[in-house]
Amino acid sequence: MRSVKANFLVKEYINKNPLRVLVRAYSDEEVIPNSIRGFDYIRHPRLNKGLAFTLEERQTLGIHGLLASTVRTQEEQIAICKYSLERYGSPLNKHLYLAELLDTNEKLFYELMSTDVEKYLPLVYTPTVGLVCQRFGLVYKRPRGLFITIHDKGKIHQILRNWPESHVRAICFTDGERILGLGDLGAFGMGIPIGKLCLYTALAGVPPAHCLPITLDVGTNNQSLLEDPMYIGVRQKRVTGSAYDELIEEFMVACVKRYSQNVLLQFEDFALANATRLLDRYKNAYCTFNDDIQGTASVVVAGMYAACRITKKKLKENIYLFLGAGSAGVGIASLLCDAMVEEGISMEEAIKKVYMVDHEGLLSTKRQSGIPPHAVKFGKDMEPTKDFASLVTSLKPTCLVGASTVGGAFTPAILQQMAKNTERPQIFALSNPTVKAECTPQQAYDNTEGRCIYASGSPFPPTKYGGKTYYTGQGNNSYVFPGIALGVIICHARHVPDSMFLSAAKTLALCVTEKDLNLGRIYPHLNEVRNISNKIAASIINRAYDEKLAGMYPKPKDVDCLVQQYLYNTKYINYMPDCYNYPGSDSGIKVKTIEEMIAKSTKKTGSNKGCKK
Ligand SMILES: NC(=O)C1=CN([C@@H]2O[C@H](COP(=O)(O)OP(=O)(O)OC[C@H]3O[C@@H](n4cnc5c(N)ncnc54)[C@H](OP(=O)(O)O)[C@@H]3O)[C@@H](O)[C@H]2O)C=CC1
Ligand SMILES: CC(=O)C(=O)O
Ligand SMILES: [Mg+2]
Repeated sequence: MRSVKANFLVKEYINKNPLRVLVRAYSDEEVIPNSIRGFDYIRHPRLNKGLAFTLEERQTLGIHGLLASTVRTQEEQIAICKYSLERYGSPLNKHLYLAELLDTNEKLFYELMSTDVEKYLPLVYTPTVGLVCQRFGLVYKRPRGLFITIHDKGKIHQILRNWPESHVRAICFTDGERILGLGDLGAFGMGIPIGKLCLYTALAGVPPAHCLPITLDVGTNNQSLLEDPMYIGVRQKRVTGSAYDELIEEFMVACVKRYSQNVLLQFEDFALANATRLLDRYKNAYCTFNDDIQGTASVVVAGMYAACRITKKKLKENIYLFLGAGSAGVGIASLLCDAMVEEGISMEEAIKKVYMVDHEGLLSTKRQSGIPPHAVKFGKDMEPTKDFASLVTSLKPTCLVGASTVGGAFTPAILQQMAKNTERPQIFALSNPTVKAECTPQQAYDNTEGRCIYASGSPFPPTKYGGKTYYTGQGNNSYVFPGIALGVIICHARHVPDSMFLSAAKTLALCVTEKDLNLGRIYPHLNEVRNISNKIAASIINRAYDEKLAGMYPKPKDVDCLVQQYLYNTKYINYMPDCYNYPGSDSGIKVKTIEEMIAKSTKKTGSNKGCKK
């Protein structure tokens, strides 16, 4: 317990130092407003430490008595969180537990995530986030981002001022029209920018205070949502045309006005009709990118580079057939062609190696429906066909890419044909969430005699084939967009050109080890993603300087060090200067290990049956 001398020193400190002096001493992202007092330290998720406030802190901050007397370490709290989380059965309930943790104790949430990214990522991201969006009316509790509606025209800057953080460096925004492969979810799409920005912090270390999720609510064409009493968005059909474009324009201008010209604006889950069009309009005028087009391209090309080490072929020695010629498909195909050009062939030759199929069939110059403008360059002078399986036979692709939203589209017959086309067929089943995957890893291995190289957009459990267990990787843009954003934010990049996405792809591919390849994955283990994001960020910063796009001069001598200095720290802030922290201010109950602590506690409180939600 605390000594008399310690008590005296704390009192003396408080007398000499008004609270506002005490609380100002933290890093930029952790500046605490002077208005914060007493109970606010517990109420504010950014400041709260739960039972980890020391006795001195409790007395100094005016929260003594508001907490039970025990003082816990963050490590102990993590163990309790893990234990509590395990008791929830369904992924949605686990998600709700985690969301509540984030709403009450931010550092504890991110520290928990960092202990096992592979385990917790599916709960805050795909596939669970798809379910969260579908049930967003039930899940929605407190503001975790801004809703800007079509009726807010002329007031967007004012609305941005209502967001309580003034140092926002990155905004992820959607209009909710193409949420994963689930279609138009309108304002329920808010789960996506929240989830994506959560990954900025969890996977790359961008401070949460620098991130702002936004939904542009322009209505929805999803009739069942319009009739759903739980729907929380504007109940009208989507606004399109000039009214829509004017909203986007005002939004882009307002973001820059509010948060500076270097604020990063990430387009997410826009429908095809708007995605490429808006990216083309804004990419050279703002610091912006479209994750579904460019981030996806980067991660898939990284996987293709890694696959080259297995096939012993170059990218240009493959034939690629895409099911889905939308944002993701055409984004991947375009970056892939850039990568093949780097291998020494012309763009014309590269494009010849890529065949694409959409709802209307092969992108053929002869088809009646024409080719959508964003995909014209991939049109082939061939007879039109809607028969995807016959193309797998006639074109003999060595790599199949699925970004179609059609679950199960890669049938056993198609996969068996791929096994005939080449020794090591590459199968990318990228559509999300899990039910939309074009095939499962089990189907892919079963129908290719275990010879395929497989990646999916959503995670799958390990797969057994022929006595071997495969740990397939996740071809998901989450491997790259957090690191790219980190680099862009740190060097104040003016734009985010395609070349940065190719740099990120190469950096990611280099992180794939021989062990990964042997286990059946062309991506690194997810628990490595924090380090990988740092490497990607460094590559982005270097490229920004090479291309004279960085907004911070002179170029730092040590880019890796610059990245490290920026990163969010998931460990608790020590609110007391070191000299006022005393040993022995804990509960006095000495427990050897965390597991022992939980075992003791459960023994006393009995079984936990019936506690599951
Ligand atoms: N793994 C990852 O990191 C990522 C995965 N994705 C996933 O990829 C999927 C597609 O996303 P995105 O490209 O943005 O969506 P888009 O809506 O832009 O494109 C979908 C494409 O699929 C085509 N398509 C739809 N149905 C069929 C069909 N029955 N047969 C053939 N083609 C069809 C569409 O054709 P048409 O236009 O003619 O209707 C369109 O070309 C989603 O499920 C998304 O979750 C997206 C981004 C990243
Ligand atoms: C992963 C992603 O961005 C998508 O499925 O839309
Ligand atoms: Mg997306």
